[in-house]
Amino acid sequence: MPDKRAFLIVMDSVGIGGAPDADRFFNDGKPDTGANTLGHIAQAQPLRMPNLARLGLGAAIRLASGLEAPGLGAAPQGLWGAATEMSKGKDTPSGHWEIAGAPVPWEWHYFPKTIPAFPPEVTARLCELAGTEGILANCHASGTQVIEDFGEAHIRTGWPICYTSVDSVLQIAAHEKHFGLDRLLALCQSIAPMLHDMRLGRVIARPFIGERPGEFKRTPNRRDFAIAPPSDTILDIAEKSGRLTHAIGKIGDIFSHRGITHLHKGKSDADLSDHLVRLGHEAESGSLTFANFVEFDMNFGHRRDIPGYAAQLEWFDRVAGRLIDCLRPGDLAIFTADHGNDPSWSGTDHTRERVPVLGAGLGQKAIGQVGFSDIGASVMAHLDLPAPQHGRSFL
Ligand SMILES: O=P(O)(O)O[C@H]1O[C@H](CO)[C@@H](O)[C@H]1O
Ligand SMILES: [Mn+2]
Ligand SMILES: [Mn+2]
Repeated sequence: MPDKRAFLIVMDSVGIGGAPDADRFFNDGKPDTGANTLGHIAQAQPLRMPNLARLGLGAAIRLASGLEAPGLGAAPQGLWGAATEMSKGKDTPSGHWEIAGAPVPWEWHYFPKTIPAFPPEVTARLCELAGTEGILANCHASGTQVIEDFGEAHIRTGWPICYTSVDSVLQIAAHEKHFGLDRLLALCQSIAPMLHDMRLGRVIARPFIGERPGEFKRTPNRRDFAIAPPSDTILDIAEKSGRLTHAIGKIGDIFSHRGITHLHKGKSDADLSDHLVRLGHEAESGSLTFANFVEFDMNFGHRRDIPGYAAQLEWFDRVAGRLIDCLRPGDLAIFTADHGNDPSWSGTDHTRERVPVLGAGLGQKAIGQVGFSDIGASVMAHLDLPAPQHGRSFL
């Protein structure tokens, strides 16, 4: 068993612009050409991110998109580059799977931006499983707005609030007490196979609390029921080779709980950061730790909140510093992202972007432009494990 360990950390939605196919992805009918999550936040307010800047964050942004990011321009001392996605989707599963060596070979199913958004057979099955006469919303919506608009009707009728977005998702919002959390999770789990058969990426449970508009609030008990990855990922390969794998946060849900020895969950990214730093101290030789930090995306990107996103980035940079401090000789930590979610952009959806690839532990190295799958291939090479079907190591 090699001594070295690997940590792969996905900063959900922290894109750096420059995707060559951004013109084929849209927000509110406008192409994503020019979207740049980190670049535009840094231009709105200079960011203090000394740890990731030292690895090469500013240089990675410049490489990906040509944009100068105030405050992030330190001379790179780590491994640095930018990665481009090939999967035809700008959502979480596509991004994570491709990073893990399994790009998406199929076209995702999307629901149209019509009312109703869902076909009658899906609505009928939802009603049958929920035991209700109907569903609420049945449209494209932002999750915080949809509970404001339909929360009262939901409490009155007991009908689940069902909505979608430009992503391949069906989301169900329901009240934790009036509808019941377990009942919501069971509903999502039961409807998921029908939707996965249609190549829909995820069914997402969105529990909330509160008694009236202005008070409704989503809780941390969100659960994603995702379609299984199309081929073996780095988690599958590591586990089949007898290695221990640690999944932090949403990684379990995203990979359909495949290839995961230990799952570490929390109510917030602050909880997840404690898991990450603890594993920095404790993770076993030869193990793989794979983490997702979702709050950038969920709380600030979709909400188009630039100051909130900036504060989250600065907080996360301190977490990165704490992890880097506990790396042992030979360890590798890679910080990357799964897609963009530019808070300065139109709409409320993800943006098609390149992502940063920043590595700590192996000294200074410019890797240039790589593919998402090259990240997984490199992690496997570092751990002396077989390469996934896709990707080439940049180590
Ligand atoms: O507006 P909320 O409910 O946060 O939804 C967002 O969350 C989904 C999953 O990331 C995306 O598809 C987007 O629609
Ligand atoms: Mn994501
Ligand atoms: Mn999202």
